[in-house]
Amino acid sequence: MKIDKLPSIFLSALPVLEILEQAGYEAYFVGGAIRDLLLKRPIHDIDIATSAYPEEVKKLFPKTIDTGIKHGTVTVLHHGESYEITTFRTESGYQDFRRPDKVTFVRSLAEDLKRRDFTINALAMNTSGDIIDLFDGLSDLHKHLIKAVGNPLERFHEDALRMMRAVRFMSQLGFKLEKQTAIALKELHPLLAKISVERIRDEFVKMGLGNDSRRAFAVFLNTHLSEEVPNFAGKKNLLAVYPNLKFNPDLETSLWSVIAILLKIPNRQIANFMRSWKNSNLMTNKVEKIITLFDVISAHVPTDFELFEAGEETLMNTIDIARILGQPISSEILVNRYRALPIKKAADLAVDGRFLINLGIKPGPELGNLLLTIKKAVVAGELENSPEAIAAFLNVE
Ligand SMILES: Nc1ccn([C@@H]2O[C@H](COP(=O)(O)OP(=O)(O)OP(=O)(O)O)[C@@H](O)[C@H]2O)c(=O)n1
Ligand SMILES: [Mg+2]
Repeated sequence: MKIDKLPSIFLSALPVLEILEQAGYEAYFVGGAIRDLLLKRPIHDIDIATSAYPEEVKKLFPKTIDTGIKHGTVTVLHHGESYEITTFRTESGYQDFRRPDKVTFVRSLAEDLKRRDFTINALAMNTSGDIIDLFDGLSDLHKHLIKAVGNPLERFHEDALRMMRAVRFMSQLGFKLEKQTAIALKELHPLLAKISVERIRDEFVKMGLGNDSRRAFAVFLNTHLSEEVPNFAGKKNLLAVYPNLKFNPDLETSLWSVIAILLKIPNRQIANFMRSWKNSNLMTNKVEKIITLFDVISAHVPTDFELFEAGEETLMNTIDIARILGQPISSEILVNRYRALPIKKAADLAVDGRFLINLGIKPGPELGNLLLTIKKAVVAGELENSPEAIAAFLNVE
């Protein structure tokens, strides 16, 4: 198979491959970029594989960065773009199921491709646009199959994260899992426990935000991969709701909020849960606020002040998770009520602590209480949001 019209992202990288070829080496586009090109999906980065050793690559290009030199990866800067160039390699001895103990550079593309994870990721393309397909990746692309290259047990032993990648690609691409690959996942799921939480989380989020995440999640559960990730062990019955959600989440905040709700994590435990997945403080705070508002909305009609305290982003996110969970809420009414509030966030208040101090009020808890009273009165529309009106209000108090 030959690609006649290469997209511009490949055309700008062509000179890099040509420089390698002119020096007598082989060079190919490899990995996800070829898969996404053939699937007509957006291409985000281009990986190049070459027979040249890292030191040889560095001699050919004036500007390079040693990104992963031990593993054979050099980043080349060319005409303002950067490209990762990796020497053909095989990896032997994966004692810890994560990173190879030893990378052996090889001079043959075939040796390199046969240690890649899935057939659809083991395609290469040369400078003429010819697709090199040594493992029937093209046929699996047509059949919508995620199938390990060669023996799936070996591929997953080499890098257990590949098991998460399998369900992640199912979700992103809407593909099915090939039978032997699925059997290997079921058998080797305990190996996932060896992988760092950060790497698992990144794949989990990609799975959760993929177009087909509910179907991929069902496979994540029934292959028992879910037993190996933070706080999911023994919770299959709760998580089994996920495949039946009304919609797939498309915001990361919604994904985590929905998961925390399905797991029935008490509010005060949300931060621990989020930290166990090594989520950022920002993400943790957002999810805590969403779940707080969700609980409020599920219990009663929120007051204006509760809407004000939640803020616009939290309100929109909460409406989003109610939609995903299929929980009927009067979102339009809530949004209209929020939009009608005299002030939308604390920073909109016309006065601050300093203003009160200047009026002779002593710093301390009293001052905090007074500010809260002012805020409540302004949000309720009982007090105009201006320094003059607030000063007058304080004199009356
Ligand atoms: N655990 C892994 C990770 C990557 N690869 C190989 O390295 C390529 C590039 O890896 P990466 O960029 O992580 O994944 P992509 O397949 O490119 O997917 P994405 O679109 O997420 O970048 C993959 O296509 C695959 O050939 C692999 O064999 N095993
Ligand atoms: Mg990639």
